[in-house]
Amino acid sequence: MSVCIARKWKPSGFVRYQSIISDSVTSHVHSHTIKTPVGEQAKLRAPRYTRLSVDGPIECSLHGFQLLNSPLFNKGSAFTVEEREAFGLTGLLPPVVNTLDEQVERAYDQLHFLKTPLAKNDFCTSMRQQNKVLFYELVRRHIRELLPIVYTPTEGDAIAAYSNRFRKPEGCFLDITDPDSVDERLAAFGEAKDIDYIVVSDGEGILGIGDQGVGGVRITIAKAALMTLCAGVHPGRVMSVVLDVGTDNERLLNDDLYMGNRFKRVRGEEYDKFVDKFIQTVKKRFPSAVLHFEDFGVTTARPILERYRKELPCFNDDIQGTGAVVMASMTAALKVSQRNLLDSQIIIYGAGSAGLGVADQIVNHMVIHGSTPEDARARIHCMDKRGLILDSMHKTSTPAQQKYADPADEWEGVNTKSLVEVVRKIKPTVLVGCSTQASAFNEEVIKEMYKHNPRPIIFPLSNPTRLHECTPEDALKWTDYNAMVATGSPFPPVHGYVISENNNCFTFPGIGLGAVLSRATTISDSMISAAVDQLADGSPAKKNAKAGLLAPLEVIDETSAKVATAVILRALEEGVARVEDEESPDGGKVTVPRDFEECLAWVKSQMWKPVYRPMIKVEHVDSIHTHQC
Ligand SMILES: NC(=O)C1=CN([C@@H]2O[C@H](COP(=O)(O)OP(=O)(O)OC[C@H]3O[C@@H](n4cnc5c(N)ncnc54)[C@H](O)[C@@H]3O)[C@@H](O)[C@H]2O)C=CC1
Ligand SMILES: CC(=O)C(=O)O
Ligand SMILES: [Mg+2]
Repeated sequence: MSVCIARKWKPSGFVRYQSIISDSVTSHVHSHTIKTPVGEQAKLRAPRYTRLSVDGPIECSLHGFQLLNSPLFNKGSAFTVEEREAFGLTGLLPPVVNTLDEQVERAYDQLHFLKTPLAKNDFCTSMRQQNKVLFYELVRRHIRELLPIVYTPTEGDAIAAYSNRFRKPEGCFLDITDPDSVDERLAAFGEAKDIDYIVVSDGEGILGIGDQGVGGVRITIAKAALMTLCAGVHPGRVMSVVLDVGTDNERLLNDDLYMGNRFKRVRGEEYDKFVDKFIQTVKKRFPSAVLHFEDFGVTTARPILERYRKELPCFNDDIQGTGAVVMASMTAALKVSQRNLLDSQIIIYGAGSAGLGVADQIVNHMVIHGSTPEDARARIHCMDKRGLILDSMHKTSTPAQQKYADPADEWEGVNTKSLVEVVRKIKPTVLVGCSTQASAFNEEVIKEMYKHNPRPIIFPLSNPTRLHECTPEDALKWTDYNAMVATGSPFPPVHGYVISENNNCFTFPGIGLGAVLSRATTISDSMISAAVDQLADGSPAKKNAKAGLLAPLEVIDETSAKVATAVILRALEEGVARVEDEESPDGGKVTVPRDFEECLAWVKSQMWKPVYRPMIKVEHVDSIHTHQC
């Protein structure tokens, strides 16, 4: 690839390249066009469909310190000699020009001097704020070690300490006391063409550690970062938003340094109106963006999803993302144990957002495989802090819980508050924990389950690690190593058994990327089911029962690309994809390949990669991102 710099620039020698969907997508982040030598025209013009990212040079109008302080464009010591001259950097950098490899090696060495996970999290955060390419390449190369640092469990600790450790703001802060400013606040992040994906949280149900108020902004930043890391969505085209509606967390309310609204959570009509204001503004300002709901509270997560899922392409990660990953690993485990999904008996321990999302996904899947919804629901038994959900509890259960209520008259004389008693009666084949109750799956419970099932499927999903319902080691030990276990946070292998991380990071990036690339009008249940089948199909357990139920983290970008492909193909089949309807500026139409492998290649060609691209100096670029960085 030739490097083009300002001094050699000849306007007549360059062509304009535009995408068909948004005139900003081809230009990476910052301008309408990429100018490239005529000889490279063919390369940049093909393929002619929506692209989130392309190869080739990047235009940039930033100079000197401004450029070094812009994380999307900064290369630090990797700026070439020509770029240093063109961008006024010569005196601002030591003379040696490093490669990205050298920078990654240096950063990784520095990371090793840091003693605690939180200190490493700070280091990574700071790197993301300085140099996105270096951050994503560092984490990509060391993903098994660094994902727990930049995501759960360490990110949970960073969120809990948000106001005390605050250094630099990131994300968009929307304030319930000032609803009229929602558009103005979102406007700082660009216009219609600039944003593909938005993660939003109100901070009430963060990563198993509950209400974290305004600190919840960090989960939206972490999930948005995973969209780039795992699914190649351009880091300049994702957005993180927190809805600051107050907090019920007394520790925060009493902390002088707390940075959010210092009042109890606003609920009811005023809250609903504020959420609606946000959604309607997003629809107008970023009409092609996909919206990802994260870590809302148990009483709001589902109603918000149900209210808006027909209005715009959106999904709730805790409900649907978790449901999908659990269904995929359950499918893989059922294959290993040669059991039929429709014969399963399932206990969901913790019937909140995640637990009921898992239950709904299992029902969807059972129905697709020939069950009636009633039969499917009768195979799922949900417990919450009141014990087993019974139909006699209809006044105190949510409608979503009531769908799974067991008949009270069948449970007379049984202590339905006791998990072991419930296990004794149900004889479950699958036990899922989303309760935040550490050690709830104790020896008595697991051994009771094992008595009735030679290959029990046990998924302790609660985060962070200290809240897991059991450790994989115990579950395996108590079942003579016959249990099939996958967990919510990372665990090392146990006696050669790989423990897959049953985390929604295996599904939401692919679902999100698929929805973005297909320009879906909605994210249907069937698109989520397509994601489940694809993820299950990639399970290493199909060949080796010890190898883990999900594909390894090291290939999560490949996994997400395949999940996205399945989602896109299903969206096209269902007629909810807009990608083929839109015209390019030159009047052409996009045709997405219907063959899986060809579609996969199309998806991969659009995924952003952490590599340095040559930079071209221009006088002016027409984009908000230049200022945002
Ligand atoms: N592995 C993954 O991908 C995911 C894991 N999670 C984890 O799942 C857990 C729950 O998350 P959400 O569903 O969002 O929270 P939530 O607050 O919506 O639900 C928690 C549920 O646990 C129940 N519960 C509390 N104490 C209980 C007890 N003693 N016995 C039985 N049930 C009890 C509550 O009644 C509630 O129904 C968290 O630890 C979260 O980090 C959540 C989403 C994804
Ligand atoms: C993983 C995740 O989304 C959660 O624990 O809330
Ligand atoms: Mg979550």
